[in-house]
Amino acid sequence: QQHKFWETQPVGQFKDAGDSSLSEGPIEQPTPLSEVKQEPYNLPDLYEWTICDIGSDEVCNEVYLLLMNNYVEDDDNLFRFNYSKEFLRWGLRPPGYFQSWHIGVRVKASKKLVAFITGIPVKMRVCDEVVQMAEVNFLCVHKKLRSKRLAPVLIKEVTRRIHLENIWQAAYTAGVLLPTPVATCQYWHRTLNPKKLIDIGFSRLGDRMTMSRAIKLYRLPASKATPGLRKMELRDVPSVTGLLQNYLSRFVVAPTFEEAEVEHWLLPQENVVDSYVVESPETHEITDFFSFYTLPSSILNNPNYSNLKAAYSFYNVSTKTPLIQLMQDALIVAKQKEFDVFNALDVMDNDPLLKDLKFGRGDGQLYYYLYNYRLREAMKPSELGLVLL
Ligand SMILES: COc1cccc(CC(=N)NC(=O)c2cccnc2OC2CCNCC2)c1
Repeated sequence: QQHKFWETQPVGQFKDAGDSSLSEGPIEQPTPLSEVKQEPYNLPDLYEWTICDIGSDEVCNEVYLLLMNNYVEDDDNLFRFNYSKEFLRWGLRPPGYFQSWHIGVRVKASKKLVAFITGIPVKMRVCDEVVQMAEVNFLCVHKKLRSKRLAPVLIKEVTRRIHLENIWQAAYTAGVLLPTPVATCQYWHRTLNPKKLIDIGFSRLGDRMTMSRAIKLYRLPASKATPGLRKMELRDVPSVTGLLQNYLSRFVVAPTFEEAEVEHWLLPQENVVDSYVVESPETHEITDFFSFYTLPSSILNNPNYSNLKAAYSFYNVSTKTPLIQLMQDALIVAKQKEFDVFNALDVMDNDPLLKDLKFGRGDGQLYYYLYNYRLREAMKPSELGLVLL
């Protein structure tokens, strides 16, 4: 009963674990577009499908409020992701996006938005082949409609609309174990504002740690260490694209970024994404960059604070500056911008840095999944070159 739905889907099944006779690659072959179900899946009577135009301030606000009140919480239900409207417009409208993949469910009578799921297109390299995929995200059902089995219908409907665009694979993440992870990643947090994190219960003071000791422990230099470090600009897109393509080619699974995607995903946008490049003072070439996105969380039931300002490590490439120095500068920038915490997954080359930069292990895992694509064995996080929003 536990994975009733996922046992019906073309994903690695737990019962297949270790069966090396199964080939790597697509699990099901594409079906002719004429055979893809042409009409939407049935919803329970009171509800109707809607396409969410994230470009409309009114609709974007409805999506914002649905997620703010009903999206993912941490395991202790202390925090809930609070994606901003400008973040949603950024995250859901990359080059080549399909508005029909921004799917909502409304109550027919009241038109209230009560569920949501999205897809965006991505060219993913898996092993040595580039596969056109979708990244599925923001699956959200209103708290009052849980256990009505709406999530499987939302997943089938976004899958159907992705199939209609002749795309047969997808990538997604979850904090819960489903059949079957292609990577199991650990998340880590670097305290920037110890007093607030302790007050809100995000962090705990260690046994022999006083508040003043904690403040001292997490203190960062006032200024950045790397000469030539500056905000990324449009003129840097070609160099950053070259650095990123080279770097990501090292991983088993990673997105391919053309210049148009680098421009969309990495050009700084206030309160959405920050990117810094290192321009060599001598040669003026771009040798390194780091980036992080802004994803606040609502603090549930705290008398003094309502919002946790969190930065999430995105893509970082170092070719001249030591990665640890580059990431320390990222922490300094985040602190200067008054972030409370800097989060990172142990993907790519992050793991060796985390302890030295005083990250603490988070209390959960983030599982990565592929839809309709089997990997013979799961990746180590260090083999994964993909960060989802
Ligand atoms: C601090 O506020 C939270 C509010 C809701 C959930 C969590 C715990 C959690 N589930 N964290 C992550 O999934 C996470 C931790 C580190 C880096 N990226 C992450 O998730 C990203 C990527 C997947 N989609 C959500 C954002 C924390």
